Amino acid sequence: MYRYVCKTMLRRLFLSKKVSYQARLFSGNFRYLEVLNNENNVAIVTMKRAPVNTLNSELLSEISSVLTNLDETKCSGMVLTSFSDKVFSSGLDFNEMYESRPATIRTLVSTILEVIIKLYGSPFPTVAVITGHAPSGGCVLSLCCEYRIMVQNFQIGLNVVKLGYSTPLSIVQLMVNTIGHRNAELALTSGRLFTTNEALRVGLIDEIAKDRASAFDKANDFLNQFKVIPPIARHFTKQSMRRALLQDVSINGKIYVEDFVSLISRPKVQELIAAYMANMKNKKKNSN
Ligand SMILES: CC/C=C\CC/C=C/CC(=O)SCCNC(=O)CCNC(=O)[C@H](O)C(C)(C)COP(=O)(O)OP(=O)(O)OC[C@H]1O[C@@H](n2cnc3c(N)ncnc32)[C@H](O)[C@@H]1OP(=O)(O)O
Repeated sequence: MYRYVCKTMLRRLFLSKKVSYQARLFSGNFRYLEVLNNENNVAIVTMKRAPVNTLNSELLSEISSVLTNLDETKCSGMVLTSFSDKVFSSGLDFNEMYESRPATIRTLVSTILEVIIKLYGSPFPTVAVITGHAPSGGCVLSLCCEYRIMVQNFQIGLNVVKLGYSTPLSIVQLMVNTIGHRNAELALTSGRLFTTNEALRVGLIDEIAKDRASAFDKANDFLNQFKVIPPIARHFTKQSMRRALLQDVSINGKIYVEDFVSLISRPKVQELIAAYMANMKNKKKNSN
């Protein structure tokens, strides 16, 4: 029954006339992810950690496993998206950063770094279909993809500075590679969240879609262009473009993780995280 509902929903939601569709459930069993392949061997990876796809270690390690599997099975493309029509991902889970043991924070941060390396360096083409807000870690996931399509009227960006910690170097570099040095500096030092329109203007996203279905049409168009490109040539070109960041993270990753763990553990940062979480709860209470 569950399979049937998934297939039917996907057929309705994702598929346009341009892609004939034959869903098959991915071999892995995941708690927070749904992975479906279409007949073009494109994997549609949907994050489904309700309510807002907060990135905890478990969701991140599921994404990491899927990426390994897609690499091994030579998929021809991947679309990363959210089950929600309001939030793509709300970023790293505060519950694993607030009053947590260093080991817990370390696991969280090293798992996101592992995902960054695999997603940013993946041999297959990747698209983020951003169906809602994408702050912080949510923005990072989309930045690791090659192409970003975002639905109207949401916000995206890296607001970590507002939480009292600096943006890790590898993440700064991701942003610089996408929107250029000047725009990245302005955005990161102010923790700016961009509306969908602003994000397009600055180059943080590549296209705007009016809804999920049209975002998927655009994703298919992006992926289809690679049908005539030899995959190996495409892969090596992508690697050349991305080598510097990937090398940096594989050499200095452990240092970045430890720096981030010690930043997060600072009493001042812990206070700010507590205040931020309380503020989210208050906003919710006042809006009800
Ligand atoms: C070396 C490399 C390392 C790291 C690189 C990347 C670093 C990333 C740092 C981060 O990602 S820190 C997380 C930053 N995230 C945010 O600032 C976003 C916070 N959330 C929001 O602004 C909103 O939730 C939203 C705009 C995404 C969605 O708003 P709305 O639809 O109104 O939902 P609620 O705010 O009511 O949230 C529902 C529920 O979820 C809880 N929640 C939301 N975000 C988080 C989170 N990041 N961690 C834990 N919990 C979160 C929120 O408190 C609500 O909980 P209830 O119990 O009240 O239902």
